[in-house]
Amino acid sequence: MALAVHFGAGKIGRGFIANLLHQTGYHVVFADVVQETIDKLKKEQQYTLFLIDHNYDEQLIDDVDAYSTINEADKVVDAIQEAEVVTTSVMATNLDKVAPLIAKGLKRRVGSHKPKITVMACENAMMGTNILVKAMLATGEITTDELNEVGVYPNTAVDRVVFDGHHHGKDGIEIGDAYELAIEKNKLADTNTQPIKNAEYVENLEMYLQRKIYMINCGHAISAYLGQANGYKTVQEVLKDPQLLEQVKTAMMESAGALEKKYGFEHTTLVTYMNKMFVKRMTTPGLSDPVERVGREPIRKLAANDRIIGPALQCEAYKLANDHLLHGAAYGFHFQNPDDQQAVEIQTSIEQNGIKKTVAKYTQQPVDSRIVAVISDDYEQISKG
Ligand SMILES: NC(=O)C1=CN([C@@H]2O[C@H](COP(=O)(O)OP(=O)(O)OC[C@H]3O[C@@H](n4cnc5c(N)ncnc54)[C@H](O)[C@@H]3O)[C@@H](O)[C@H]2O)C=CC1
Ligand SMILES: O=P(O)(O)OC[C@H]1O[C@](O)(CO)[C@@H](O)[C@@H]1O
Repeated sequence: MALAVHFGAGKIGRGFIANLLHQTGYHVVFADVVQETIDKLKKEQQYTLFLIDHNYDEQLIDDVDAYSTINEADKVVDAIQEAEVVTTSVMATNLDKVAPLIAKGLKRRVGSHKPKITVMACENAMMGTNILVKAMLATGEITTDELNEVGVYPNTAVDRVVFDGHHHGKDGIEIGDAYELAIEKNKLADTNTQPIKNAEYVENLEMYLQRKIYMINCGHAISAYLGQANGYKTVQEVLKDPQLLEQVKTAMMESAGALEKKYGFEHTTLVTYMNKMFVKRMTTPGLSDPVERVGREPIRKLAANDRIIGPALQCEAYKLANDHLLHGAAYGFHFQNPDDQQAVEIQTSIEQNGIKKTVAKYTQQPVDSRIVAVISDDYEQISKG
């Protein structure tokens, strides 16, 4: 049976990517750092999904195995040597940590004349697989020529509602019906084949990736940042507040304006996309998603090409309004969570260097730029209450 190795047996790993790999017919081997997760998957060789849109009915995913990337690194490398597909869902910030093992596994294939392996980062990141490839090259383990000899590296866009859940006396992952896994078609070894079934193979991934990250993730992050400052605990509470919902939707439509200009999306298509894939999905009865989780890692989320500043810069380039995006960013600089290293780092930077230098540093914009001035002034206004 064909083999797939998936790094990150978390919510997206088990709830989405491995689920599709399993549907495609692969024996899925997870690689993760958490021993408890590994032990459970290894022992049971299966796991449970709960279908949110069908009264949390159970779905069993069998024929899986798991290895620890810490204690069983050799087994992970062996598996990559034999696999047809390697995927990751470990958070973009951890791609440099999984790169050495993936590079080792790929190196073993050099000269073997095996069919090319498909390697894909399935993360919330702009061109995540490119980030992984860069990280593999930085290890010095493998060269560009060797990478190209043994594999192909399509980028992806990943979207599905997934939560940890406990139903019918079991732990598992809750999943929504609606999903999007868009894969860069022109990077496949053979554009007539589909390494993962039930995914969408697209010519211009950037267009879909930006629509997803600059609208859905953008609205989600801004909901979290506005919500925390307004005393809400979950994104669902935030989206029930008509004033905040309007602010979030306006920010999303600012992003949409730039996407329409850049890629020619129809305005009505993007309005429907926002209402169906964001408002309706995120307010599904029963969902309760803490603002701390949704706003997690604000340094990543406030970076120049990510979900808030990315579209704000595109609006700037097209001379379109971006006030609500920048307002969301200002709230991002207020985001507090003592357990989130990145939130702590931003607050420390504000204390030590002031808001303007902090905004310039994390948005990667010149300190005298309009964007930095607007966010910083807005931040100060918010602080005054
Ligand atoms: N949760 C969601 O609704 C969505 C998440 N995403 C993206 O999917 C990715 C995964 O997110 P989640 O599944 O929510 O996170 P998660 O925290 O549930 O899962 C991440 C998994 O990666 C593992 N991991 C971390 N570092 C590792 C390493 N060095 N080696 C091996 N395993 C490692 C963790 O132990 C964990 O099991 C992220 O990039 C996220 O932005 C994308 C769309 C939706
Ligand atoms: O996973 P990230 O990039 O930290 O972003 C937070 C959230 O964004 C979404 O992918 C979609 O809005 C969530 O489901 C996800 O957990």
